[in-house]
Amino acid sequence: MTARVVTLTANPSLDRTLALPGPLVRGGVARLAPSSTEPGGKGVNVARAVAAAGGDVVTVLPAADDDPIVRALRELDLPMATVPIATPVRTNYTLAEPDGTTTKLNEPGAPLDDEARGALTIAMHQHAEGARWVVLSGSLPPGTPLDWYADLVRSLRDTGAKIAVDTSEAPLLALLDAGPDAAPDLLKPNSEELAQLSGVPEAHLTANRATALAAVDTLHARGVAEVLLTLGADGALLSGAEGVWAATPPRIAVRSTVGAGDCSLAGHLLADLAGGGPAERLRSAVAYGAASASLPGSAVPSPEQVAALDVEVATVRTEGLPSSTTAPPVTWSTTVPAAGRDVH
Ligand SMILES: O=P(O)(O)OC[C@@]1(O)O[C@H](CO)[C@@H](O)[C@@H]1O
Repeated sequence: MTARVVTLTANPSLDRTLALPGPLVRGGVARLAPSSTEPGGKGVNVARAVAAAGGDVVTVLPAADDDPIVRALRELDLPMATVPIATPVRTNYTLAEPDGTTTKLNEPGAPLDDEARGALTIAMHQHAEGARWVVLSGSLPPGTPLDWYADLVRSLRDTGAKIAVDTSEAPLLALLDAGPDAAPDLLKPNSEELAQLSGVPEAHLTANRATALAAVDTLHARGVAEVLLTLGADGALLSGAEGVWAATPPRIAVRSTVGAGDCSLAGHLLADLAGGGPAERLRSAVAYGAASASLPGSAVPSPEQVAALDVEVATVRTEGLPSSTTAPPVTWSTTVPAAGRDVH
């Protein structure tokens, strides 16, 4: 087995960041500073962060050879495997306000037909053979069956690679409903996604750690081995067979939270590739996420920018996972939620 990471971005994007001169005024006219465009989509961002740290990575995506995203990825020298499609890759917009508030406007994306989906599945199998990690990230494009991620998790098991998933809404619910044989080794929800999965309001999850951990335990009960719950300005939790750890992020000036969750996932994988235990994986995840949030647009941090940040990690518990019958009930909190969360 090599230390390779293979990412799939079924719905890639060109991320266009529009830097607003002040707070967004609905119905007004904003005079923008010059805008920037970067190749994006969650799996592409994970791959860019792994590559920036010198990791062995391949990113798999649907895009025509002359699509601007392919040209941009070539310029970055990012190893990639593309499946040609007729429709151009979507453009997603970020409205970036000077105080770091980001508003995302995501297009639906280029439809993926059965043939393209089949070709992506084959490409994933080819590259995942012998790899350490496979990452399935982001939304599914129009025309994709919602249970495709579940199918991929089941079939990619044969490659021997560990499987991480970061998605939201219907594809996330379909994955967790597909049964324990489709459960990934690592799931990276944020508080909004954990709320979608657990039915517990997001404000309760961010306000009370016991509530968040009870909701995380319901994911373990459905077969997910390790959960990296990112909570934006409130840090992150890592929960798995060895126990639960909580991290407090460093103080940073937030410039853009776009891609911070992807960089957190990359930080976890990089620490795992280096042989790090759970506390170190969480520390690296939070440092990568914070470093990314301190950069504009969906820029990924260098290892030096990450190393400059201090992250506190505390052990919450060291016993193993609860079984489906012993998962604790969700407890409700009336505490006011803490501000800040990571945005996709
Ligand atoms: O529409 P999706 O697939 O859910 O998310 C896509 C996206 O918002 O995610 C990345 C940030 O995490 C961006 O590069 C990209 O624009």
